[in-house]
Amino acid sequence: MVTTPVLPLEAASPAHICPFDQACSYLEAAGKELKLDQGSLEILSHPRKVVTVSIPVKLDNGEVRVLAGHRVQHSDILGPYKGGIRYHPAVTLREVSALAMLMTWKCALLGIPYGGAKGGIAIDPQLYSVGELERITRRYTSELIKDIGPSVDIPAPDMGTSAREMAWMMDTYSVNVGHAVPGVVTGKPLSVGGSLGREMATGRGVMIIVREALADQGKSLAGMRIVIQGFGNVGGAAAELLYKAGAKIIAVSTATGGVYYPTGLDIPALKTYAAVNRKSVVGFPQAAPISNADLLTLPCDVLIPAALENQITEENVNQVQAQMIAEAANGPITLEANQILEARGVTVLPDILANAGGVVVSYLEWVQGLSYLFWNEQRVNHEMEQLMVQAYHQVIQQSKLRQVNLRLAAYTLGVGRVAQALSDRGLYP
Ligand SMILES: NC(=O)C1=CN([C@@H]2O[C@H](COP(=O)(O)OP(=O)(O)OC[C@H]3O[C@@H](n4cnc5c(N)ncnc54)[C@H](O)[C@@H]3O)[C@@H](O)[C@H]2O)C=CC1
Ligand SMILES: O=C(O)CCC(=O)C(=O)O
Repeated sequence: MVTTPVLPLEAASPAHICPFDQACSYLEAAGKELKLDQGSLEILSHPRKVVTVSIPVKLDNGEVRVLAGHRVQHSDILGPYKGGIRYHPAVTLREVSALAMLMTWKCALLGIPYGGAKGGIAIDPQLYSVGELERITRRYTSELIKDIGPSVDIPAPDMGTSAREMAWMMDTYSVNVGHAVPGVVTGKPLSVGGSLGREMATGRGVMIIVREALADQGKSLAGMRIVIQGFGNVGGAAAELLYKAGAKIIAVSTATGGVYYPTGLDIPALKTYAAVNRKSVVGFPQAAPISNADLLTLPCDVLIPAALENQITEENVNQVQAQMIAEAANGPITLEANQILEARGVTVLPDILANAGGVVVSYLEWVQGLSYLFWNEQRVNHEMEQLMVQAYHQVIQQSKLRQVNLRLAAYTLGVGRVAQALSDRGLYP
């Protein structure tokens, strides 16, 4: 049993499923399976550093607001801290801490030399002007200046942020240190050292993992009925690539609601529609409207939650009809729901595997930048695919070897590698 982390974490409300407690439960289960010693488990259950900064921002109307910005650095046992920056109203320190821990296991599972971190600000970016977002991002970066860096902690996009915010972070960091430092962030625009293939990378990784899992069941993507919650960087790219591979994307949603078309949506047309409708798919011609709740329980072959945590819970899991779920989002299925799905024989492709394509191409971007040598898209995609397919087969093998579900298999691989490094480095006090 790990102790309660010594962190300034807000108390979780009883009605709220705490993502950090869930992350610790998965770690504990992996620790038990690996027979990890108490000391290692204790160290790995605590983030190494938690930073919260005040971000004063003058809004366009003259009002001054002070926002809280977090960066949680869970572990740098395997290398520099790595993980995205989230702008979303539901961001809390507990959530960021959980996501930072997931990054540690994800990087270890994929065999890339990084630790884990995550950052976030509790804002709805849709409610701020571009100028306000730029001021917020620049001040947040300035406040974190001593905590980030190309060999210390390398942020990247997550929900609510994109290449645009990464360019602002890179510029602010560079101005503060007095010279250009492209390697301080990944997911940058190509103009400042970004990598070809990064924008589509997380969605491409999801497509690859679903394709491999279907192939193991003697199926192919062609004709599969797929439902996707979230149509942003990850959900949008996954939809596009799965559509190109011949799958039928029968329903898609964003925060404002979804659309359903049982014979398969025209994804290129839907992307164009969302681009001119404030990123919403609501009102797309011909398709029927559907709520986010109903979308999750549609009959389909593959369900891809690509938005928020805790979407499939004890409340709705028994209505979920998909036989395969690929966690494109981080933590979309609760622990209890996961157990019920496992008992029902549903294939759950866990987040730290299914959505790792993004951080893999972030790593490839960082490597290209550090070596001042840039690759074509084909090479980036090929390198990423190799790492994803290798990790998939390792997880399947581990699952068979230990007779555990795919999540526990992925966790035992990730946690096991970090614990081994911890032991080899001799970090015990
Ligand atoms: N961007 C990346 O490279 C990576 C992202 N992820 C994870 O993927 C998930 C999505 O991230 P992105 O696509 O980058 O974010 P995004 O901000 O580009 O898109 C998020 C999408 O989810 C929708 N959404 C928000 N709240 C919703 C709700 N309550 N119900 C339904 N849809 C809702 C939004 O409308 C939008 O379509 C997150 O869990 C993130 O941590 C994981 C790995 C890498
Ligand atoms: O690309 C990265 O460095 C991190 C992506 C991320 O935040 C994630 O995988 O959840």
